Amino acid sequence: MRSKVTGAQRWVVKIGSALLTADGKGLDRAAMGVWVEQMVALHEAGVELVLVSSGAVAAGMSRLGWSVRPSAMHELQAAAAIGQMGLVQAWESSFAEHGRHTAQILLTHDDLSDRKRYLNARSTLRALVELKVIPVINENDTVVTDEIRFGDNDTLAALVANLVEADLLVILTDRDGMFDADPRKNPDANLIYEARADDPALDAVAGGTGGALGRGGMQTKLRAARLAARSGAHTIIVGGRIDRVLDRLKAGERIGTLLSPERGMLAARKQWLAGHLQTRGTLVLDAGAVAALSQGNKSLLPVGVKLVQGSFRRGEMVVCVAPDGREIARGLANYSALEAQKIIGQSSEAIVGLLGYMAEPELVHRDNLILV
Ligand SMILES: Nc1ncnc2c1ncn2[C@@H]1O[C@H](COP(=O)(O)OP(=O)(O)O)[C@@H](O)[C@H]1O
Ligand SMILES: N[C@@H](CCC(=O)OP(=O)(O)O)C(=O)O
Repeated sequence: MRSKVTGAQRWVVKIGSALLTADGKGLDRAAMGVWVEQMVALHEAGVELVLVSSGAVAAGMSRLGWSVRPSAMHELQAAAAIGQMGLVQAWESSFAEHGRHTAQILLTHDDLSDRKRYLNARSTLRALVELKVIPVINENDTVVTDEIRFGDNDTLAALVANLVEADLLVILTDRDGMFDADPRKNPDANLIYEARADDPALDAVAGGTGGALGRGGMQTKLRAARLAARSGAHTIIVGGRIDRVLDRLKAGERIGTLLSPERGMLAARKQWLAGHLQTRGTLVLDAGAVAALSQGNKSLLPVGVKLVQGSFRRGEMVVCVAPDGREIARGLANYSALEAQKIIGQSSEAIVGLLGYMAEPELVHRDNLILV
């Protein structure tokens, strides 16, 4: 019996391209109908639901008669725009058969890394959930560029789980769960039933990338579980084709891989910071600064920084590394890279003399810093 699953009140369910599109032959409406029936049953049992649905590119490819995923960005974006129509139509009509409405939400990484937009997205999602509508979320593929993309919907789903403070993230995929080796290459691989999301041994088993249609593979699912764990959510990676999969999870059956959060929950602001996946530069710290940051709850002062790499503006995310290159923390810089170069190694009192003004005495304030 998995009490953390049976007792979960708010679920984010993520369904990958590989599952939704019946191996490239268009949307698998029958399978979608079966998941919808189960999601409606969960809803009736009082579970709050948010759906993250991939499949726009794959559905668009099938509408266009393309059998090979294009590599050109504009073709992918065109396919996504075409496919997203079919995708939301299919979800809406399927939920409507049970008297439920859906709402489309398309997000980019930028939407969640900007604090204001993040808070807006959060209140809209909360309102939808309260209205008993099922939000159907996908990446806004038409407008994304490499810099502002999540890249895969596993990550998007995890950030949504943080956003709505879900108890459970269910990642439905084309395998029965996470195996101790890639089952495509190792037919004898065994399913991992339970693990801690932060277990470093999992990195080795989740090595491979996605299938022909999906993007992420197990690696992004593992990363998603770790991100979701930051807001205290459990993650289940499970086969979407398993008979009555969601009903059986709700009933506490031991199917799929359950990845549990281990550390305490991060405060909401720190979760938001942790969701910034794109960093713009690196600060190489001296040993004293490494020791200070590692104690926790300390700001990074310019005096403890030896080197500035990359080009970032004030307010952008930078990585803080030890002299040996080990990542210690990441946080939002109070100064641009050019300014930082002028003030590193100096005491904070010297900042006004060096720059002609002082924004903040810290290079990265502790409220904007998360330890890695
Ligand atoms: N350790 C592992 N356990 C299970 N699947 C794995 C593992 N390593 C790699 N994979 C591959 O990840 C694939 C699922 O990821 P992906 O194709 O991105 O699907 P989705 O569209 O559901 O996100 C599986 O088909 C599998 O071949
Ligand atoms: N936004 C893309 C999905 C990205 C992707 O491939 O995700 P996934 O299949 O979940 O690994 C789409 O709708 O096609």
